[in-house]
Amino acid sequence: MTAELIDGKAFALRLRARVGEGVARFRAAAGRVPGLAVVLVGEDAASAVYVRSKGKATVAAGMESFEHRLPADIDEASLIALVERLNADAAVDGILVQLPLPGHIDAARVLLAIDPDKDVDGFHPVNAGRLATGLPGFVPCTPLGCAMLLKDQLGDLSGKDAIVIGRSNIVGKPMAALLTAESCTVTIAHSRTHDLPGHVHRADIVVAAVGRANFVKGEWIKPGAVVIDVGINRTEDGLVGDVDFGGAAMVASAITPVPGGVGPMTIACLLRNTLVAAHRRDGIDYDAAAFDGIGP
Ligand SMILES: Nc1nc2c(c(=O)[nH]1)N[C@@H](CN(C=O)c1ccc(C(=O)N[C@@H](CCC(=O)O)C(=O)O)cc1)CN2
Ligand SMILES: [Mg+2]
Repeated sequence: MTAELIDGKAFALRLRARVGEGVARFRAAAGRVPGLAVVLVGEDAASAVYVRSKGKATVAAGMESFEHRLPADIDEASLIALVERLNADAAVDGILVQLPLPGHIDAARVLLAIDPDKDVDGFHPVNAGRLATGLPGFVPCTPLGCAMLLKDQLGDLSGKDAIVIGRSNIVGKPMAALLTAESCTVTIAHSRTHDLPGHVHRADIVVAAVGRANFVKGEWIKPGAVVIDVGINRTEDGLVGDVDFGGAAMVASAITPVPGGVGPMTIACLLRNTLVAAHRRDGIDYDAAAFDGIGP
């Protein structure tokens, strides 16, 4: 192994501490604390763990956490009615509906019901459009965290060749938009891409978000590239990423581990977005560049 390990867990802890300091300043200026509402539908075990972690992290940062747990068989209209109540609740700065939702609910319709200015997950199409056009909005937490790690590792990203493997609305597409905004030359690869190894081999930055264990091989990686592994796959060998870590670590200059790489950044960035939402709602100035240097 020659690659440097990118310690997302440590980075996320530092970011969470900075958010906590920002919350204290916000409280002094606004006379209130930011609030985050998290909605969990059903009993999915992993989702329940993530929601509990989000609630704890929110409180640890000095913000107020509102948890709403709904039964798996709740109908879509009732879920949307809850979202609308949260939109109207002055104490709520951020609203998050934990995904995945049960199959009988149309997630896109639920996400559309969230006020874009409280959409701290950045999943509303208005925020996707803002990101695509360089307007202030909310950037989805996982790609935002990846971009922070990349800038910390590389400094200026401009002119770098980047490949994003995966084109989901939650990771791949916003990741590509962020890298484009940082003046990278971006390739978006997916299941129909021809000669994926060839495309990967040209990239200085590889972001893997395909959801397939050990899919990206070490020999595809260009020597010295920085590899960001977004995958979280449960296998009989335990939790592994989308990148064959052992192989890639022999050629990359730096790589995120799974676990302890990108994952912890997701919740830290959620807190960051909630703090930003509170500042915007109260019309209080907030120097994003000084804070984390990423995103609108
Ligand atoms: N509304 C949302 N739903 C989902 C999101 C999201 O950002 N918003 N992302 C994922 C789940 N997720 C947070 O919700 C999340 C996933 C993973 C981690 C994390 O820290 N992973 C650890 C490993 C944890 C483990 O052992 O299972 C790591 O990678 O080190 C945090 C948050 C889908 N749904
Ligand atoms: Mg560093």
